[in-house]
Amino acid sequence: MSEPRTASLRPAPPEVDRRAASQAAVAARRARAAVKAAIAAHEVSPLTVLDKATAEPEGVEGRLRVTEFLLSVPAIGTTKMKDALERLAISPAKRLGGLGRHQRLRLREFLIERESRSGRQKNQLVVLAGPTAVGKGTVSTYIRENYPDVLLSVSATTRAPRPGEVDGVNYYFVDDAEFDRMIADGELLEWATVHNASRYGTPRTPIERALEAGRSVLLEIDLQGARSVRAAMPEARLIFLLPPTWEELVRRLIGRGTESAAEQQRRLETAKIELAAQDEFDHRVVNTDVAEAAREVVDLMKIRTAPSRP
Ligand SMILES: Nc1ncnc2c1ncn2[C@@H]1O[C@H](COP(=O)(O)OP(=O)(O)OP(=O)(O)O)[C@@H](O)[C@H]1O
Ligand SMILES: Nc1nc2c(ncn2[C@@H]2O[C@H](COP(=O)(O)O)[C@@H](O)[C@H]2O)c(=O)[nH]1
Repeated sequence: MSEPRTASLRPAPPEVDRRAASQAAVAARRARAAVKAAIAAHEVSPLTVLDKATAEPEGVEGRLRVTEFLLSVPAIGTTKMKDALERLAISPAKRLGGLGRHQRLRLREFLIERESRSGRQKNQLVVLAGPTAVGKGTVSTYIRENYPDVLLSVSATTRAPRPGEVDGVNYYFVDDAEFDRMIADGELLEWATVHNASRYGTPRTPIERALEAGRSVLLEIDLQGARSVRAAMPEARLIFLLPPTWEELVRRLIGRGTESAAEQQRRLETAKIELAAQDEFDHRVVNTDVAEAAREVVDLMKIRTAPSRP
């Protein structure tokens, strides 16, 4: 008599488990080798890899040993790698995903310093996006006040000013007719209706002038705007600002107290969509501390290597 067909309910025999585990190990090794080859070929910035490792410690990038990671960076050989790890106080046994916060920041600084030393710095157009209330405005204001070399673009918007906001500093507050005119006259590099409410747009001329004059420019805009800038200027660098946790994001939005409960709800719905799109960005920065996040953003503006495109 034949066996009843319940084989799939039984535990797999050990040799099947072993085979599956060995196939998974081979696939993981190949994926890590591909990442290292991409770094070595300048196809991906080591910083992008470090960012991904931070976001997903158990992902391909997170599983890279810090030694193999550094050795894949062009012009770093065994001696430089060992010196660097000693200077950064990082054990060679560590994987990228297992670095402590301070170790990660030291490694980041090290990579940025190398990149900015490695050649001519290019004027950068950098987009800072992220969910509502993550602190984009706060971090951008900190950059404007502490890094005068960076031009912070001032957007036009049809929304009403909040208490304390100044026309021409925080936004150009315009009515619908004026916004329509700006679109019609091609004055905006990009524009979007945000949170299904008001329209926001980036004036084109100040950006073009600043880039021509050798300054870096920072745009603090929403996800739709970031996508439009990427389509119009593929060389732009896209940074996604993340909250330490979802709960903290909600706390910041409610704590800011500038929106009604209905508007807060609407913004949180958009925030979920925006968070799901973070992989489209070249870099991710977590805004735990404003000064630290601002420094990370400004540091990223100095990097020359073309970011990898997902
Ligand atoms: N690192 C931080 N720690 C604690 N609070 C912060 C931090 N960064 C920003 N905040 C606070 O979070 C609130 C939201 O910040 P902000 O208005 O800058 O966010 P935003 O991303 O520009 O929001 P939106 O997209 O809705 O305009 C503010 O009250 C701000 O003071
Ligand atoms: N696409 C664009 N989005 C912009 C621009 N300026 C700001 N923004 C984004 O709008 C929301 C809401 O801002 P708030 O000041 O009303 O809270 C936020 O995500 C901004 O980043 C722009 O020029 N283009």
